[in-house]
Amino acid sequence: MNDSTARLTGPVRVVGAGLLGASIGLGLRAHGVDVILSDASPANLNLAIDYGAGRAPRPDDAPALVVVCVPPDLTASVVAAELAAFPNATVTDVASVKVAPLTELEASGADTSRYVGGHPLAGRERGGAISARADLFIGRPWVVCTRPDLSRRHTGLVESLVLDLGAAPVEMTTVGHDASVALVSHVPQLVSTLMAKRLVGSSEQAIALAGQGVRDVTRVAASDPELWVQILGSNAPSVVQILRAYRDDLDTVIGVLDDPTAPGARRSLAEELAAGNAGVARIPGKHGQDRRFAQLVVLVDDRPGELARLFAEIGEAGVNLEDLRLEHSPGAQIGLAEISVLPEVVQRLSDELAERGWRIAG
Ligand SMILES: NC(=O)C1=CN([C@@H]2O[C@H](COP(=O)(O)OP(=O)(O)OC[C@H]3O[C@@H](n4cnc5c(N)ncnc54)[C@H](O)[C@@H]3O)[C@@H](O)[C@H]2O)C=CC1
Ligand SMILES: O=C(O)C(=O)Cc1ccc(O)cc1
Repeated sequence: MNDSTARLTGPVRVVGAGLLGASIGLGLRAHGVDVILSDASPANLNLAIDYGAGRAPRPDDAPALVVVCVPPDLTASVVAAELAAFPNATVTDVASVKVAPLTELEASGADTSRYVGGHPLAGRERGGAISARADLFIGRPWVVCTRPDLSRRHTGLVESLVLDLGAAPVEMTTVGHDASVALVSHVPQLVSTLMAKRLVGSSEQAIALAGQGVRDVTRVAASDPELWVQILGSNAPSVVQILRAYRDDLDTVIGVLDDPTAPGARRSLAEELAAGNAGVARIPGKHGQDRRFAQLVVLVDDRPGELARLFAEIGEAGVNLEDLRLEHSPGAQIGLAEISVLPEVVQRLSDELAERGWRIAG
C-alpha cells in the first residue's frame, strides 16, 4: 500500500537501476510505492533490488509511469522501447541533456505524445546503485520539459513523481534547459576539471596545504569521465559559447598579471573580482531562496560528541541552523564548523556560544 503522503498511485517502472534509478526507487519505496526495476545488466539489477530500491519485473506489470535512467546516448532508444512496450504509460527520463534525446526520438517515429523529458539537478560523483540515496533529490530543482503538444495529464504525473521525491518541479523547454545547464552544470564541470588537472604532478608540499577553497573548486572534478564525455558532446554549442566568454576573461586576467603595475591593471583586476562577487551573489540559497545567510565558524575539538553538543547548544539558543560545512585543519586535532544562520541572529548566536566556552574563528 502507498502511504497517505504519496501522490503517485500504482506501480512505477524504473529502467536503469544505477545511481539515479536506484535513488528514485529508494525514495518511492519509502512512501510504499510499488517500484519495478529493470536493467540491461542482471548484476546491477540484483544489486539495486538487494538495496531495497524495488522488485524484479513480472509479465503482467502495467505501470502508469516509466522513468528511464540510462546513460544519455541510450536514452532515446530506451524511451522508444518503453513507449512501445507500455502503450498506456507516461514515459519520462532523467538524462542530463534534453534536446538530443527528443530530436532522436522524433526522428525514430516514436509516439512522443506520452514522453515528458525530465532532469533532476542532483547527483553524485560516483554512479551505481551502491551510491544511491533515498534523499538525493530533496530540495533540489527537477526540470520537467514542456512542449505545446504535451497534455497536462502526462506532465502532471511526472510532477507528482518529482514532488513525492521531495524535489521542486521547474517547467522549461528542452532548448531552455540545455542552455541553462550549460551555464550552471556543464561549464562548471569543465572549470573544476581543468583546475584539478593543475594539481596532477604538483609537489606533496603544495597539496598538503589544500584548504576549503581548492576543495570547493575541484569537488565535481571527481565525476565519471564516461558520463561527462556524453553530456558535453551532446550540449557542445551551448557549452562552447560560455567557454569562449570564459576564455576572454581569462585572457584579460593573464594580460593584467603579465604587467600588474601597468596603469589601469589593478582596476581591471578589481573589476573582474567584483564581477565575480556579483555572480556568486545571484546563486540562490537553501530551498531556492534568494536570501543569503550569515556564516559563523566555530572551532570544534576532534572528540566524540563535540559536534552533537554544538548542535544542541545552537538549538538551546533558539536558532535554526540553515546550513553546515565541516573542515578539518591539516595536522590539528580540531575541526572548523561553518554554520549558516539568518543574518539577524548571527551576532546573538556568536555571543551565546562564546559565553558557553566555544571558540569562534570568524
Ligand atoms: N550521475 C549524476 O550525478 C546524474 C546523472 N543524471 C543522468 O542520469 C542518467 C543515469 O546516470 P547514473 O544513474 O549516474 O548512471 P549509472 O551508471 O549509475 O546507471 C546507469 C544504469 O543503466 C543501465 N543501463 C545501461 N544501458 C541500459 C539499457 N539499454 N537498458 C537498461 N538499462 C541500461 C546500466 O547497467 C546502469 O545500471 C544519465 O542519463 C545521466 O545523464 C542526471 C542527474 C545527475
Ligand atoms: O554534484 C553536483 O553538484 C552536481 O551538480 C551533480 C550533477 C551531475 C549531473 C547532472 O546532470 C546533474 C547534477
